[in-house]
Order: sequence, then structure tokens, then C-alpha cells
Amino acid sequence: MYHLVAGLYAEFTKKPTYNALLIGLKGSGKTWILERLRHDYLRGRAPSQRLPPTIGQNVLDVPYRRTILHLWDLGGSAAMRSLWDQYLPDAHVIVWVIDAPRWASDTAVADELGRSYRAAVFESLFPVIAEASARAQPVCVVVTQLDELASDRAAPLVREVETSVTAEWTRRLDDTSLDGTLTPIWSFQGVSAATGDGIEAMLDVVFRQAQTFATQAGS
Ligand SMILES: Nc1nc2c(ncn2[C@@H]2O[C@H](COP(=O)(O)OP(=O)(O)OP(=O)(O)O)[C@@H](O)[C@H]2O)c(=O)[nH]1
Ligand SMILES: [Mg+2]
Repeated sequence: MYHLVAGLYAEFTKKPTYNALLIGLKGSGKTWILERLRHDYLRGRAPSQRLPPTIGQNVLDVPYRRTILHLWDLGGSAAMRSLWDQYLPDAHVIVWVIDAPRWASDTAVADELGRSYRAAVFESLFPVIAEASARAQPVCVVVTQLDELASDRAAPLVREVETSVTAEWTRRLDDTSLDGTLTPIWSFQGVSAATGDGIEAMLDVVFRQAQTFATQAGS
């Protein structure tokens, strides 16, 4: 009897869980965002320079609005990207992380065949957006490390990323055989994992996107 009651109680009080997948180029700041959330919502340590590049995945469950946001943070190096495909289908929301200083300077990235940072972002982001759009999964593009810019440049840079990414997406749709009816459900957020600025607003947007997708998909 006890087990039955305990089982029913556990089932009754179980919180909905939404999966958020953090991806983006190596060194963009995914793990720092995860550690900032751990710090702000689970009283963990603030992110530090001692964090190594991610090999495989980091996981964090953030309690938020009577639900659990289950975050997967995957390594961004080219060798790690085959992992992304394995996680994509189970994500309720995809969080794509862009590093503001590198976007602003747009210098060549050695690990990305010497492409400029923006070109490397586009090359790796658009297949993910195409796949996500086909499944109606939402994408939150997060521009991070904004504390590295002068304060009056942060908001314009986030807008510039939005304009640039949406224009490039439209251009590629026109140029390729991608289905022209694919419409990304995306949002753009600016944060600093170092200071915590914008993190709460980002979490709220990510949560709402995940919840809407899960409700519509019945998952
Ligand atoms: N100033 C500042 N630096 C940051 C911030 N976020 C990340 N960094 C810097 O960027 C480096 C890389 O950040 P990570 O979070 O490890 O990058 P990642 O995207 O997880 O990289 P991989 O695991 O290799 O894919 C950190 O060691 C910090 O030096 C931020 O918000 N502000
Ligand atoms: Mg990492």
C-alpha cells in the first residue's frame, strides 16, 4: 500500500521537464552560461577560467516555474559536432551561442578552416536551423560575452546579429534547394555569463519557447 501511495504521490508531483540543447562554435561561451545558471539558480560557483573545453557533454537541471529545464551543453569543436545530431531530435528548444567579441572582430578561426568567425557561424548554424525548422523546434540565438564590449555597443550588436542571421537565412533559402516554406521560430538574446546580465531574461525566453513547443508537440 505504501509503495502504491508513494508511487501515486511521485507521479502526481512530477514536474514537467523541458530539454534545452546548447550548441555553438568552440569557445563561444556555452559552458560559462551553464555555470552561470548553476551559480544563479543552484548556488554553484561562478564560472572561472579553469573550465576546460568540453569533451562530450555537461548536464544541468534548472528548476524554473514549477518545471525542470534540462540543459545539455555539448562541446563545440568540429570533432564533437557529430554528437549534436544525436541530441537534436529530443530538444524542446535549441540554444545557439555566439561570442560577441569574435563576431564584432570577425577574425579568421583556425579550427574552422580559416573561415571568418561569422562565416563559420553561418556554416554550422544553418543546417541546425533547417533541421529544427522542419520539426518546428524553436531556436534561441544567444549573443554572449557582452561584458567585453563597451556598454553602448552591446544592444546594437545583438540587433546586428539578428539582422545578419535572418538576412543570411533568407538569402540561403533563395539560393538552395531548402524548402522555402521552412520558417524558423527564433529569438535573439544578449547576455554576459561573467556578470550575469541578461541571463534571467534569456532563461525565461528559453523556457517559454520550450514549453510552447512541448505543448504543441504533446511531448
Ligand atoms: N568576459 C567573458 N568571457 C567569457 C564569457 N563566457 C565565456 N568567456 C570566455 O570564453 C572562454 C570559453 O568559454 P566556454 O564556456 O568554455 O566555451 P564553450 O562554448 O563551452 O567551448 P567548448 O566547450 O570548447 O565548445 C572562457 O574560458 C572565458 O575566457 C563571458 O560572458 N564574459
Ligand atoms: Mg564547453
